[in-house]
This record gives sequence, structure tokens and C-alpha cells, in this order.
Amino acid sequence: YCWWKPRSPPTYPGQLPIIGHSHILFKHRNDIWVYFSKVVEYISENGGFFQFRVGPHIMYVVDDPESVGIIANTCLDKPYFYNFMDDLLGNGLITLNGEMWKIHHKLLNPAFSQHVLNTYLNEMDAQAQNLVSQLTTVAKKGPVNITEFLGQFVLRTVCRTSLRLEVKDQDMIDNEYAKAIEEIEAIIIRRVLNPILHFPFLFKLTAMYKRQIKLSHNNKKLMDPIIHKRKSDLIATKRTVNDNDDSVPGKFKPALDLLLHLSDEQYVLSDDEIRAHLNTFVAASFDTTSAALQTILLVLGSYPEIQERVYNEIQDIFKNRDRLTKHDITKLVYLDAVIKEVLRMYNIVPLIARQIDTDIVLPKYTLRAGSSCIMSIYGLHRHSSWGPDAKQFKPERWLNPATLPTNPNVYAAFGIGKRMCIGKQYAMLSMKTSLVHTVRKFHISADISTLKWEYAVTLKAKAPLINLTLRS
Ligand code: HEM
Repeated sequence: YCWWKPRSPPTYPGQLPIIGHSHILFKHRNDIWVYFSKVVEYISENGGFFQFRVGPHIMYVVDDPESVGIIANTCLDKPYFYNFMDDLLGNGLITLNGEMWKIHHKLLNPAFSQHVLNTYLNEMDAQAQNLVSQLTTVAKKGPVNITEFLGQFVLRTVCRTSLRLEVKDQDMIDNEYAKAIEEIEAIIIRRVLNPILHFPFLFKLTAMYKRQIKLSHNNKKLMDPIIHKRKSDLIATKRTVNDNDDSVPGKFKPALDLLLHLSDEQYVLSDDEIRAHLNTFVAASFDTTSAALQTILLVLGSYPEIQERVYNEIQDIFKNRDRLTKHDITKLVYLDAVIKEVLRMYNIVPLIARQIDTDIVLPKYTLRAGSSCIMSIYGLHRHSSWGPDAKQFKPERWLNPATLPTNPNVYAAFGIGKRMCIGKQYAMLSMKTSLVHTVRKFHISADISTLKWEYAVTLKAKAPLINLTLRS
């Protein structure tokens, strides 16, 4: 019996009767990243599998690469706590489940194809130059927090590319939207860490709920004029959604045009669904890309020799040219390695989760249907298969593919399996474009080792100060 009985992963220390580990989450609600990082390190050092209990609900935390691959491709649905984002994201791709996710994912995928991305390059380039001009105004004023500049760059880029807004409308999604996203994320994390508030009827009694509703409502409302604007722009220029000449013909259209096309011509999307998808794209790209850019600049500022190597690569490619082409992008091999290594070591999204729908039998353990599984990207990125220097920041490791781990699941900066990030290539392109211009213009200095980190869906440095000096 003992031989064939399904084995469950060991229970993480500290479990109490009835409430399980809830008391620990609550106790660490103000320093949650300090606590989570210790937990995920402990899990890595003790076999890569543990189970937690939040009341009666079982949550597994896993960083074993083989198992993570199986789970991510077998279980496509997100667990109940992803629904805490519903007010913000509606039924967008991040929170959709089941057949609906499959259908919408297939419909929306063409909006992020290489054909469409190629049409964005000039605009990304222009926005990056604009970012650099703005940074120039604060460059001489000592250490500066550039979070808002980066946030504005990302939002304007999304407005001008995926939403196809004209220059005069590029600030329709503004700083207020960005601040609302940050506040809603803080509320979501506070709710996750207070298991009593997992019950919707109790959460609805709180002031946090009212605030979340208000902020989400304001953000959703912002999308309506944008959708109407684009519709009327398309009509005013006597183009139909079908043959808008500066986008790519056929099914490869920027996100908003594709959504309008699917709604107007194929009758497959409702207004609510269009709004939810747009909101998801804007929120997902704003939060992650601006956090990633900020961390990359902090890292470049802390490793001057790596910054100089990036600078030299850029100068060799561009000589005296100002504008980027798609061929330049493929030549930025070292910059690509630096970005990948920053996303490996300083996880922007350190944890993702799936709902376990049916029992999953893994080589060592069986995961029970009805539970959730948290996949530790933080742990995967430090897995022993990265070698003895797994915990060191070494962009060079990406230059020789032969030295990289053979199991691709150990790198999951953009998620894993079928529900991987739809905006990965878009994010890489906009990060490269902005970094090329920033590194060309400024010497960056910072000290990432002294910073504290804040976890609210994404992981960001608190009060990140950077010194920018104009290069001669
Ligand atoms: C550096 C930038 C980015 C990082 C690190 C990042 C990371 C991730 C990760 C880890 C996931 C998986 C989440 C999960 O499994 O629960 C994800 C999913 C997603 N990301 Fe990104 N992302 C980035 C940029 C973007 C951009 C620019 C967009 C714009 C559209 C975007 C849209 C999405 C969407 C819609 C999903 C859900 C995909 C699905 O479930 O089908 N992301 N992203």
C-alpha cells in the first residue's frame, strides 16, 4: 500500500490546525518579499516541492524544472486568487480560463506577430528619443527617480502602437492611470496576504474594495473614448478597419484594430470584451516593462564595465546614425544578453500559478485536483543547472548557448508553457529601443545592492535613484 499510495509533497514548517499557514502570510504582510524570498530559497534547497495550506485550500510551491513544465502545459487555468484582478482586468487574457481563453488567445495572437512589431519600430524609436530628451532635463540635477519617465514612455508607446492613437492623443492614458494600477496592485497583494479577505463577501465590506472598484472603474472608463476615437479616425480617413494602409494587411493588425475588426466584421467580441483585452494589454505592458527597464538601468549603473560594453556595441552598430532599423536590433547581441540576465536575476514576475483540475502524477509526488500550484520562477532562475555561478550576474552566459541549461523551463521570465506572455517580443523590442538611446546619451550610475524590493504582482526596487550624466 505504501508503495503505490500517491505521495504528497512535504508540508512547509509552521502549519497550524484549521488556518494552516495563513497566520504566516498575515504576519509578513509588511515585508512580504523578504519572507517569500526566504521561502523559495528554502524550497530550492530542500527538494523543490512543498505544500502550504491557506485554510482548507492546498497550495503547492514548485521549482523542479521537469515538474513545472508538466504542470504549466497540463493545467491552463489560473487559480481563484487571479480573480482578485477581475475588477481591474475583466475577462482579459491574463484572467480568462477554459475554452474562452483558447479562442481569444488564438484570435489575438496575430496582433503580436513579428509583421506587426516591425511596423512599430519607428514609433518606438521616436518615443525612445523623446524619453532621452526628457531625461536630459533632469540629468544634471543629482540622483533622480526615473520611474515616472519610464512609465510615461511605456504608456505613450502603447498608445501609439497597439492603440494606434495619433500624437495629439498619445497622453489619453496618463499618469493617473499608472498610479491607479499601482494602488490596485497593492490592494490585490494585501488581499492575498489576508486569507479572511479571500472570501468575496468579506472583502466587499472593506474600504479597500470600494477604493479598488473606484480606481478600476476610472481606468475602464478611459478605454471608451479611445475605442470611439480609433473607430472615428478610421472612418474619417475613409479607411475601413480592413484596409488601414499603415498597418499590415490581412489578419495581422495592431491590437485595437484587430479587436475592432473582430467585433465589426466577424461579430465575435462584445464591447466589454474589447475593453477587457485593451485594459489587460495596457496594464500588463505598463507594469512589467517599466519595472524591467528601471531594473536594467539600475544594474547598468551598478556594473560600469558591463555598461561600457553595451555602449561600445551600440556605437559599433550605429556609428553616427540616429534611427534604428530592424537589422540593428538583431545585431545587439550583448544588450540582448544583459536584458535576459537582468530578467533572470532580478525577477520582474517571480511567481506564477495554475489551478490543478485533475490529479497530476509527477515522478516524485501527486498533486491533488482542486488545489493550486505556485511555480517559483525565482527558484527556476537559480536552479543548479545554471551551474555553480547560478546566483551571479553574468550576461556572458547567454553568449554561448552551449553553456546554457539544456532544460528550457529553467528560464521563465515571460512565463512558461502555453500561457506564456503574449507581449514578450513587443516588450523586448521596446526595451532594446529605449536602452539604445539612453545608454548612448548618458553615463548611468547607481547602487543596486543597497535597494530594498517591493512585491506587488511585479517585483520593483523601492525609491530607485539613478545618476545620469551626459556623455561627451
Ligand atoms: C518585461 C516585460 C514583461 C514581462 C516580464 C512579462 C511577464 C509575463 C509573465 C511571467 C506572464 C505569465 C503570467 C502567468 O502565467 O500567470 C505574462 C503573461 C501575459 N503578458 Fe506579459 N510580460 C511583459 C510584457 C508584456 C507586454 C508588453 C504585454 C502586452 C500585451 C504583456 C501581456 C501579457 C498577457 C496578455 C499575458 C497573459 C497571457 C495568457 O495567459 O494568455 N506582457 N507576462
